Amino acid sequence: MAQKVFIDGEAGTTGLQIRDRLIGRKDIELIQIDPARRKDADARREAFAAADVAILCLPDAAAKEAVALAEGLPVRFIDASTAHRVDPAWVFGFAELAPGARDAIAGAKLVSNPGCYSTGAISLLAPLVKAGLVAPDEALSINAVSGYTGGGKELIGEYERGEAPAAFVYALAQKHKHVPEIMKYSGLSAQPVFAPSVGNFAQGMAVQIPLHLNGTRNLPNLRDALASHYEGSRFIAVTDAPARVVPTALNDTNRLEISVHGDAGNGCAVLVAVLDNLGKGASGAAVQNLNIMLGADEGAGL
Ligand SMILES: NC(=O)C1=CN([C@@H]2O[C@H](COP(=O)(O)OP(=O)(O)OC[C@H]3O[C@@H](n4cnc5c(N)ncnc54)[C@H](OP(=O)(O)O)[C@@H]3O)[C@@H](O)[C@H]2O)C=CC1
Ligand SMILES: CC(=O)N[C@@H](CCC(=O)OP(=O)(O)O)C(=O)O
Repeated sequence: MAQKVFIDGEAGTTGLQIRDRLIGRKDIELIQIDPARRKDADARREAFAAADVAILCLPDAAAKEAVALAEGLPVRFIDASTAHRVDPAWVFGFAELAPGARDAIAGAKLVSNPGCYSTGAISLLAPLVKAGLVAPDEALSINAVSGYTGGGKELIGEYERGEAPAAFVYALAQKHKHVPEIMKYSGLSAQPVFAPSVGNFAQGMAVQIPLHLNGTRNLPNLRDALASHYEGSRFIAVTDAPARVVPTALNDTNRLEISVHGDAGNGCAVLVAVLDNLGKGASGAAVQNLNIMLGADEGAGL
């Protein structure tokens, strides 16, 4: 029998992309509510009551409200917002993070989808902290460039109307919403300096972490630690270092590619993760988590 899935916030950027990935699947029946009633509490509670899994593609406050509305119902949640990512009652939906992560997602009632920048940063840092090549209290910095769809409907509107600049750097006050989850799931005790930016392209991103080489780490052992962590992974791979890293290279896929750049002679390196902010950074990851929760093929629809 088909599993019933309700996408709350279906008309938004993330919701629409999830819908596109699920539509036509025979093992899934999408529950929809009248668009005019999409913010109506009664209509949403009815949808939660009918669903096996609800995927929340909403602002944080509305995601919290959704969970409260469904209190007492057996529905399982995947939350694409930031609202529950460091909440210990929720399982962090990053199947490739560590052994056991996939099983935890499979058995969870509450799964929180990682943020897009976080997916890139954690994919680089968590294996290296675990391998002892990055110290938890190391002074790190993370730079990133994202397509403008990461900013949701509002930023998309600015770009589509031609009102936004070709590129901008932002969130330099060091309070970006992804920092707590990056620290928690990478295993960092010191806050990394984070400098994200947006360019005039719709989707895709590159997350970069500059590192100095030292007596413990060199280019081969950084690469080996990452390659061995992701060995056999369906969606994450370590590649050769391209001369130009193109943020849009993995658009419309659920893939993430890591490359290790640098020069042993001058002791400087840069780790890079490329992903689609709307793919592995949001909707693709949500569908991957849904597949794991339903016991379906993990790559179905991806
Ligand atoms: N864009 C991205 O790259 C990523 C986004 N996310 C997260 O996913 C969530 C959704 O983001 P995104 O899709 O970009 O946002 P959008 O602004 O594109 O879409 C949000 C949708 O939620 C609807 N909505 C708002 N409040 C309510 C409510 N109370 N009840 C029901 N529906 C409501 C909105 O309706 P209306 O149109 O009427 O406002 C809109 O359709 C956010 O938490 C975001 O942080 C996560 C990863 C990546
Ligand atoms: C370009 C842009 O504005 N990006 C967003 C993050 C997008 C995102 O994916 O954030 P969540 O996963 O937490 O929803 C920002 O910096 O706030």
